[in-house]
Amino acid sequence: MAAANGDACRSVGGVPRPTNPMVTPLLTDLYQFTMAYAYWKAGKHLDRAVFDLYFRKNPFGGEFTIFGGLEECIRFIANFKFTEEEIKFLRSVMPACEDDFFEYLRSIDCSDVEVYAIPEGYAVFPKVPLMRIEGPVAFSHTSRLCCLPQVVQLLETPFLSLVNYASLVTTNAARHRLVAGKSKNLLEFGLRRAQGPDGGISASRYCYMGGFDATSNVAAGRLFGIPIRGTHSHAFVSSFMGLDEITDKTLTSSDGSNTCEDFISLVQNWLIRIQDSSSLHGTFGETSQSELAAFTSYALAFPNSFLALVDTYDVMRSGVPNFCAVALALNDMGYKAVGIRLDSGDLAYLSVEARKFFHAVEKEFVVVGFGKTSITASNDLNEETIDALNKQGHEVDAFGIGTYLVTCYAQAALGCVFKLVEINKQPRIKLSEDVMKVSIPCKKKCYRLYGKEGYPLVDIMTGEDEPGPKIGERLLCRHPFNESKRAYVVPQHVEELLKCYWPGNSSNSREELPSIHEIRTRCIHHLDRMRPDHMRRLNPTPYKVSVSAKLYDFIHFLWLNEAPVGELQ
Ligand SMILES: Nc1ncnc2c1ncn2[C@@H]1O[C@H](COP(=O)(O)OP(=O)(O)OP(=O)(O)O)[C@@H](O)[C@H]1O
Ligand SMILES: O=P(O)(O)OC[C@H]1O[C@H](OP(=O)(O)OP(=O)(O)O)[C@H](O)[C@@H]1O
Ligand SMILES: O=C(O)c1cccnc1
Ligand SMILES: [Mg+2]
Repeated sequence: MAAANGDACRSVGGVPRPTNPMVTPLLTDLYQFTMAYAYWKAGKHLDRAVFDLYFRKNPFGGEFTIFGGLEECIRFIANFKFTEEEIKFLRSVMPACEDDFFEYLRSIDCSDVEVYAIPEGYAVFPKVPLMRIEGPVAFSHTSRLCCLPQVVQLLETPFLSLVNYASLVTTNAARHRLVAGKSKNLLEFGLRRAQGPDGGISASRYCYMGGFDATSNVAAGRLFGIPIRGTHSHAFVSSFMGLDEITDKTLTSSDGSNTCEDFISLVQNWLIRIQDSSSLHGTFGETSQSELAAFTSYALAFPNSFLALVDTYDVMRSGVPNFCAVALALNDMGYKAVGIRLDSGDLAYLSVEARKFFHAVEKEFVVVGFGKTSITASNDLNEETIDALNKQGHEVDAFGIGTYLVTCYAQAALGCVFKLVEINKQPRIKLSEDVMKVSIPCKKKCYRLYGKEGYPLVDIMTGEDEPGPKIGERLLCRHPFNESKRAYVVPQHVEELLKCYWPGNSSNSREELPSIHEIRTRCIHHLDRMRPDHMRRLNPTPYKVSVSAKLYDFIHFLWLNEAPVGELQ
């Protein structure tokens, strides 16, 4: 992704700095540094630590998640280096720590770290690592200054912070896309309601990734190259008192061939014609002249993209007829009005009534295409309201969505975690009373297996050294924790999910970071490719996540090994 501030933010290796300058090695929890110090004091020169970043439950009561935030993680590690000011500050925070520890911190970067990840924009599922982060090989050069596994530990909080909201809001956007349908225009209007400026910028970026068409957020448009769109507000409409406030009434036709000296009169004439027309007669009386003035002046300013907010006074008795008068006057001058925005009331009913009005105007005045004038709806929209509108029948072409989308009102957070799965080549497991919270040990490989109909059937995790699944070869897929749940799968296509995004010192080649537009296309493609019952809103079928028979046996062997045996008295 090319950030608009371009070369200034490029670092060594060509990976730009994190988009948000607040994302530095200090953007973490204090305990990461205290643990780092304790590791360092203990002189734990361990070979290698492997962490998995994954979530346990899909958000919004759904059965899928879209992975977002990877590029920012890669930008973070590519530029991971403490500045002198940061070291100085850490010294003041941890005055009891030895000087050599800060020397060590000063020396570290992520050149020895390896990151494997599922590509951004993919549909992802619980327990399957979105990222596998492998710590540096130890026993390097000088004893205490060598790279220690705590470098990887230091990535926990920033990675989770970069992935959790990104994936949550991308998923939310994707869910809004699914319920709205492919043909609708989806506009993200959330900046004013988002969790602060950085929440707003991230929301605009990841909503676009999740399938929105545009944002009203100008800064996000500049930073990420997202299309920017907008209408106008009620304040603009109510700021006008009457038509006499408009001083420059001239409008030149779209082809430049003639100039209308009094566009206001043209609009007024059209309003009278609409009022008198046989099909529309009696549907409205006097319209608001201040609203008419607002619409007319907006049209004079933007004759090529005139869109009017029609609910300031009364949608059907004022807003829509006023809009049509201005749109027809524009039509005389060779311009095509874009449409209206509804921001209150019964959006299904009003959109249907407005559409009828547009069709009547098309028929009455023979203006081809007028019936198709675009209708945008906004006002506290979310998945449920859009679903309700669909069920009732509506004529909305575009949805402007803010609060519920960007704040992820239906679910506050995605619970991604960062868990140690192997250290010093020793697989580690985290046990819990709650089976959901038991981690899957070992450095793993992950595959998506596709069935005959082209749908993904199951994700399977295997040990790193196991041979991968093969096309046409029957394979036992086991639920990681439930003994009775297992199935044979004969994959028609096998996709290895974890790809190398940061090779560290290994000889693997690094995956390119695709543009935001490519990720968006990938996301839409993924939503299309999933079996519909996994994606439906009501009682979706869980997608199967499994482990190989060998990994299953190993998990349970380790579990028994690690869990203390109780004693009954
Ligand atoms: N046909 C419909 N079916 C279901 N929900 C709808 C329908 N039309 C509108 N809504 C939703 O109903 C809610 C209406 O909210 P509310 O009554 O607070 O707004 P309003 O009075 O129409 O407008 P304002 O924002 O000016 O107060 C919004 O969340 C809106 O998205
Ligand atoms: O409703 P949302 O999904 O958050 O979409 C954004 C809202 O922001 C604007 O309203 P405004 O800030 O003028 O406030 P109001 O409509 O709530 O009064 C706009 O008219 C939408 O109603
Ligand atoms: O352009 C709009 O219509 C808009 C932008 C932000 C919030 N509400 C509406
Ligand atoms: Mg509103």
